[in-house]
Amino acid sequence: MQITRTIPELRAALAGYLRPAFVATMGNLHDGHLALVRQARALGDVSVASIFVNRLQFLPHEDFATYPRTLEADCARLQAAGCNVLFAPAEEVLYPEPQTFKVLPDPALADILEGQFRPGFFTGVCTVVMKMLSCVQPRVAIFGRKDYQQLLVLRQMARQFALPVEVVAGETQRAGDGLALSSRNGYLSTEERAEAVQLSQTLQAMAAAVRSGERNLAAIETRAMEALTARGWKPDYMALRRAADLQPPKPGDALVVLGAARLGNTRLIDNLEIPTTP
Ligand SMILES: Nc1ncnc2c1ncn2[C@@H]1O[C@H](COP(=O)(O)OP(=O)(O)OP(=O)(O)O)[C@@H](O)[C@H]1O
Ligand SMILES: CC(C)(CO)[C@@H](O)C(=O)[O-]
Ligand code: BAL
Repeated sequence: MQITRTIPELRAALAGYLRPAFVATMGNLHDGHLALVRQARALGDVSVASIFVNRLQFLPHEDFATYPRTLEADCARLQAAGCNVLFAPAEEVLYPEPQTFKVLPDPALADILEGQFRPGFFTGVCTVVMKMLSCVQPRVAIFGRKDYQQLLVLRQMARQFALPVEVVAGETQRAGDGLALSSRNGYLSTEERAEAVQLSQTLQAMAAAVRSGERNLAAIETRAMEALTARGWKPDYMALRRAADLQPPKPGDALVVLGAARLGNTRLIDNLEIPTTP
């Protein structure tokens, strides 16, 4: 694996390839990231991963400063997964001057759910991903379904800007008990880690209620919020939405159930797609 730190080094490493496949990450890599890298290997003639903790997508009170930076271990894991090129720029390389040009996503998609609780988050994500795509110039970019809303926002960005890249979804990788793998799981204490499975279990219960024919979606959402709150969580949202655009669903729409909740100081997100409604 070639490790590149600057845009010219990256471009030189990719010269001659016709179909780079790209995975953007913030590092502290786990098997969810590595599954995306393996997908990239299968989809491209060269696989490229980036590691960059993007200041623009963090609010002032969030964990930008303490986000785990584990470059050495990440390189070993990427190498073992067969990644060909890593782009790991310093902040001065990606943002040599203040990034005053921004990519503003569609508020109908980006100001709800995650965007409501993390204002400006998707502007930060779109801006850095646009810049990464400009640096890497991949033909394929793979984003995880675990960050479902992010996937939809980035797909819309690629489509509306006619970017010459295919956005591909990677399946959510889970621990044995069902907890979605996430870098932030590392913040959990032993007791919190045991409790954390309740997020995916609550999403499962919401999906089961829909599948069993319950039609009062607001009541399902309220029950889920109350159940998590009773166990000591602070949920931001537990929401049943139309899978295509995260708007309130109409009968027959494919659904997705999305949740974000804080357990102690750790904020976790997860979702489950419900392909058809009875
Ligand atoms: N469990 C997972 N399964 C599949 N893809 C994942 C998983 N977790 C993260 N990803 C994807 O990996 C890419 C990089 O995500 P990121 O580096 O933020 O990891 P993360 O584990 O989601 O971190 P955080 O805990 O900070 O949200 C994104 O496309 C994200 O959707
Ligand atoms: C896509 C991304 C790498 C942009 O910083 C980030 O939002 C993430 O890790 O999901
Ligand atoms: N996994 C999405 C990146 C973030 O939470 O900042």
